Amino acid sequence: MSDFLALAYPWTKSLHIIAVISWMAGIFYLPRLFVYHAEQGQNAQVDQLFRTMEYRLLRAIMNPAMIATWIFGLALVFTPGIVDWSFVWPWTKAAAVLSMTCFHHWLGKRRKDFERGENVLTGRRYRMMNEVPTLLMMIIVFSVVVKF
Ligand code: HEM
Repeated sequence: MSDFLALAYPWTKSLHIIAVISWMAGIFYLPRLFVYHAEQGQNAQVDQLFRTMEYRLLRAIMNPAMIATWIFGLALVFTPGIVDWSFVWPWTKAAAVLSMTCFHHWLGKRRKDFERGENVLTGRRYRMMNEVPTLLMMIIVFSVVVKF
């Protein structure tokens, strides 16, 4: 198994990065949809359009992309010689990736609030929450590239 993972390493890493790009695209866009939904969603037709867009973005893109990121990311963790847990970077990356996953689930819960017509957060609040994945992404990229 370790031989196979070592051989597949460039492919696994490429697939990991492709999945990450798709996941991040959704994780940055969904809170923006929530901003406009919270501010313009009083009109029934507009409300329905946002619900459909949010549902499709989460189900068709973000959920599969997050699962693929985890699968290929864990395959990289088990590839021999890639992660040395005596360094700091694997720990900062793990903490940021777990936080990103929690943020994803928080977005899923807010989508259900909109679905039920029970959203209580303002557009300004969603704008502020949009900074969370930006910060986490910076921690992750510095961790995997600088490898401190
Ligand atoms: C979901 C769980 C994740 C796990 C288990 C994981 C694990 C890993 C591992 C072990 C590597 C290999 C590092 C190397 O080759 O030296 C890697 C590479 C990488 N990861 Fe992740 N990762 C995850 C999520 C993410 C996320 C969310 C992002 C971006 C926001 C990300 C961005 C990257 C990038 C850009 C690389 C390539 C770095 C390089 O050039 O070597 N990863 N990941």
